[in-house]
Amino acid sequence: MIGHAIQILLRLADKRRLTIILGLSAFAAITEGVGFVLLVPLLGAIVDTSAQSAFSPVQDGLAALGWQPGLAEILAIFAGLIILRAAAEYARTILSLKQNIAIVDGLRQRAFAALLGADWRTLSRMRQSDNRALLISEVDRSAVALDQLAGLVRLVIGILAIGLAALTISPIVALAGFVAGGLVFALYGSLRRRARGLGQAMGEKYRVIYGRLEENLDAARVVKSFGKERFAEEQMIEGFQSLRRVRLRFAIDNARARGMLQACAALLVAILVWLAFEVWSYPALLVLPLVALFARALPQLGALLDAWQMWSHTAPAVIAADTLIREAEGAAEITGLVAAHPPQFTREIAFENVGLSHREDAATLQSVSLSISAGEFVALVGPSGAGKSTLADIAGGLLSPDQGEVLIDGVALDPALRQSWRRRVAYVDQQPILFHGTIRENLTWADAEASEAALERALQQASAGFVADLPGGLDCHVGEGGRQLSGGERQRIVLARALLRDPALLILDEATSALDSNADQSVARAVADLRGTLTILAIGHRGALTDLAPRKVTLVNGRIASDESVR
Ligand SMILES: Nc1ncnc2c1ncn2[C@@H]1O[C@H](COP(=O)(O)OP(=O)(O)OP(=O)(O)O)[C@@H](O)[C@H]1O
Repeated sequence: MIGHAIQILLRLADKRRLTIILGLSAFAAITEGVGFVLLVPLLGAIVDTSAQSAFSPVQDGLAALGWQPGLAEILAIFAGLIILRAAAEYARTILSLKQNIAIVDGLRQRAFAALLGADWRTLSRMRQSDNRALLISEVDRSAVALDQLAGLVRLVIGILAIGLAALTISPIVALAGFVAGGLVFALYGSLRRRARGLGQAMGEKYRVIYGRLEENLDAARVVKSFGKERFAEEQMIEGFQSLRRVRLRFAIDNARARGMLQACAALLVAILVWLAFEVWSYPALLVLPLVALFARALPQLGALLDAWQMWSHTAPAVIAADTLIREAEGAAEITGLVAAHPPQFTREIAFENVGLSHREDAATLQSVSLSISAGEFVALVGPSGAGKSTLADIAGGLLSPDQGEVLIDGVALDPALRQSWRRRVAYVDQQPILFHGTIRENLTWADAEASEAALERALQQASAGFVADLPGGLDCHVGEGGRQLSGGERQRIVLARALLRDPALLILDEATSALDSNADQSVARAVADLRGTLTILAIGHRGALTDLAPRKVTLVNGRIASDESVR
């Protein structure tokens, strides 16, 4: 799983930038290692213990080169190394940050695009609060995972450079240090596995919390009117508590690991110093740089274990985000060329033996054959669950039938045509969805180029004259989701927005069922007045809208039960 997460991140990374980052990390680590190695000649230059230098390959190497640096030379090299290291660290930090931002933004954008690009059947089955949790918290956790992975690589390079420096000073002590470090790392295996499991659990907890948060906030009116505030609160508390338990368990594991490492480290340094002085009779000239190296390496090892644990904990988020993207991209509807021009629809839209099943065990629509002429106003009625909305989704090009076909002016609505056909269809459903902003912004969302006259005309066609009396008129803010307007007002603005697209087919799916009879009548009259200018398919059980339609098609159990012209 960890390898899979690394593959995903590598796929998203800019390879050139990544190579430069790794090069800079290696350069910074090497300069640090060289600095430590230089401690030996530095101490030699300070205390002049050349007689003891035979122990160290550093002194041997310098002697072989015939270079005996003085104190000033060594200090100048030290200062130069520190400056170079600082410059490399600076460049690496900036580049890493840019890389991280690009990967995380890319992940979020790709997930968002993949979701919106997925076919309607897949998208409508997904739980959108899960998708939101993934897009927000899991992608944020992926950013943490990426930071940890970058830190891991940097720390490994740093520790290797320190190890190399130790090898140069004293191979035997360095090897002993490597073996001890490897043992500590192996001891952490079970903690890392646990961290991974907790990371997965955390993603699931976040999804539950997001789901409950959204459901309860969206349904705030129902929650309050049912007096279920306390129940909702308890649900949330329970969700947060279970998330807290996971986080706490991870923090406890982390603290335990850190404590264990400190104890192991103290023991290790004590044993190595004792061995160096007492068993191998090393001079202080070598032991002091080695102690300095260990003092530097141990916190690095601690940070490495921390980063590894944190990476194991957050890597599942990378996989979860990638899985969502793959699932959505796998259901992408752009499989071939999208037709540049939508069908004209000057004669008729015909359904020929159309069948569709949402579930394997039951057919939603069966052998539906129906023809609607351009300019007709048809009501599609029938009991709940009869398949009316499904048929409307097929007519609007959102769903493709499992059997049969849809023809527009005799041309089959294939995948290439379906998407361009959608540009000629406008939907208005039971939930009038308005965006946070002004009425003008909501209308021009449908057509950014719409002139003032076009906006006025659409409002008038939708019987939305009330807009002129609102403070600011078209520039009146509608509030979140249009809450500052009544249901009927919202619905008329949504209708105006739909008309602004100049659709060939207007689908009204229970568009007035949430309105009182006055608002219902007013919207229905506005729609009836549109007769002849476009084709209207109005779905409903009852109400003025379906009553005004001159033709009524009744759907029962996914089949057409009757098709009658009323007048
Ligand atoms: N995305 C979906 N996944 C699974 N089943 C679905 C989906 N959409 C609809 N269905 C099922 O298909 C059947 C027909 O649903 P549809 O919404 O088309 O009926 P309807 O006639 O519009 O109902 P209503 O009048 O209650 O809105 C129902 O049994 C419904 O549960």
